[in-house]
Order: sequence, then C-alpha cells, then structure tokens
Amino acid sequence: MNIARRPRVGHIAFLNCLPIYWGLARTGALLDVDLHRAPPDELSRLLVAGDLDIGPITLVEYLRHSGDLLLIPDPAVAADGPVLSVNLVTKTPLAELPAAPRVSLASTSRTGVLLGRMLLEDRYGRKPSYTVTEPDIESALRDADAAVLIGDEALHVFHAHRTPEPGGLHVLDLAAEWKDWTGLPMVFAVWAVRREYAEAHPGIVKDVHLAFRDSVQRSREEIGEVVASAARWEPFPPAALAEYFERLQFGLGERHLAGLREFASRASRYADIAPLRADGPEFFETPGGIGGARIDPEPEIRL
Ligand SMILES: C=C(O[C@@H]1C=C(C(=O)O)C=C[C@H]1O)C(=O)O
Repeated sequence: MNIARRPRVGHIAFLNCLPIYWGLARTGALLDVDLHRAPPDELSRLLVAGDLDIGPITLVEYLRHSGDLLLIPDPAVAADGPVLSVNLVTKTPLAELPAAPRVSLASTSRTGVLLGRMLLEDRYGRKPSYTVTEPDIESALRDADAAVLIGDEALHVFHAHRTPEPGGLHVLDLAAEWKDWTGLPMVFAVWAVRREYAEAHPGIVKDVHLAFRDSVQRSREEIGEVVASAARWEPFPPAALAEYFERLQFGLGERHLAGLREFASRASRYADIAPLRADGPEFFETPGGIGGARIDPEPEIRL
C-alpha cells in the first residue's frame, strides 16, 4: 500500500486566484494535491497551524510567522498600481472624512486592512477607531464612516461606484495609494511552505512550485478562456474580469520584493510583527535550481 499523502495546498476562495489555479486543472496537477479552498484568513491560520503544507498566506501573517515558513517566489497576489479589489470605501469624499472616523475592517483581511490603517493614520492624518466586521459592504458600513474591503466584494463595490454619483459611496484603491506613496508595487499574498515540510519533502515542494508556475503561464496564454469560463459563473461581465486579471500580478520580481520589504518595515511599527531579517525574506531553495531536472521527470517534447 502506498502510504504517501498528497501535499495539502491552500486555494484562496476569491476570483483573483482563478488564473493561478486554472492551469492546474488543465495539466492534471490538480490530482496530485489535496486542495483546500477557503477565505485567506482561514488559509493563513491553517498553514501557520501546520494543517496545510504549502500555499497562499496573507503577507502580514507571513511576516508574523516567517521563522516557520519559506517563501516560494511564485505565485503571489500583487499589483503595481490599482488592484481594483482592495478598497477603502467611504460615505463622504476622503477630504471630508472626520478627524476620528469609525472604520470597519473586513474579517477576511489581514494585509489590506493594515495597509488601510497605515494610509489613514500616516498619509491622511486621521485617528480612526476600528471594528472588525463581516466582509460585506452592508455589515461594514452599518455603523461606520468607512470600511476596508477585499476580494470579490470589494471588486463589486468598485464597479457599482466607479462613476461617482451624488450621495454615492467613494472607493479608494489601496494598491494605487500605496504606489503613489512609495513608488512600489503592493504584495498582498505570498505562497509559502512550512519549513519542516520543505526539509522532509523538497522534491514535492519543487513539483508544486513548478505546477503553479506552469499554471499561471498557461492562464496568461489562454486568458480569453479563463475569462469566458469565469464569466459563466461569476457576476461580472467578461470585460471587467479581463481588466481585473490584467491588473493582478502573480509573481515576485525585484520591485515586488522591494515593496514587500518596505511594507514589512512599516508594518512593524503598527502590529506585533518583527522586522524581516536583513537578508530576508528567506526562500525555499529549489533542488537543482528552477531550470534543473524535475524530481518527477517528464518526457521532453521536441518539435
Ligand atoms: C488583492 C487581494 O489580495 C488579498 C488580500 C488579502 C488581505 O488583505 O489579507 C489576502 C489575500 C489576497 O488574496 C484581494 O483579495 O482583493
């Protein structure tokens, strides 16, 4: 009997991850992982607790637990400018927001809400009081002047209020604000592996990494199909989905790492987050390098 178990891998239950997982179904790699689909706060908790082996973790929780984790360079959920789905939603224009506004923070978010706090306090000079609420707009704005929302709900609110109307809500894209403030991309979620799992199963980690890399590449090549299949089930028109997937970035380049480090150094002033090591973040070392032989070799295809 084969007693090996599949790696337990997280899947954020948001549209933004569709292009990351799309290709796993196309290549069959989906059958080699035990996939858990949940909101990002839940996935982060499971990875930190050791109930998942590899997968997405919101940047703030990665920074809190970086000693137990190794970063995988892609995928990631990032944006260099507007992301459309991490928003500060206000009842008045930002300039008219009270000096001490009541601000709701979506319960599913750790990174977007901390970014919102940084901007409100350090950039816009407010002294908010915060409440964590359910992640939908009605709950969030019931007793508040403003709310930080993420994911599909934030994307809905963005589209509903894209064209400002008298008495309507105001939507501020926090990744765009971050870029304006720092000149850098914003990284919302990274993929990480538990350190002990990486030590015990480096070949599996490498294969999972390469499967995700292939998947994202395939999605980019077949983006029309990704959009068409999402549009069948999701309440967004194809053009909105195409625009969204165009905005999202799914890997960590040098500028993303600079953005990540900048966020980490500011974050340690707000929350119980230790500064990153000077040479951090620490990456999973792919055995044989990314271009090296696969642990589970595939026949080479020659044309
Ligand atoms: C861009 C997004 O990034 C998300 C934001 C997160 C957070 O704020 O903690 C967590 C995971 C990411 O998927 C989004 O969900 O809209």
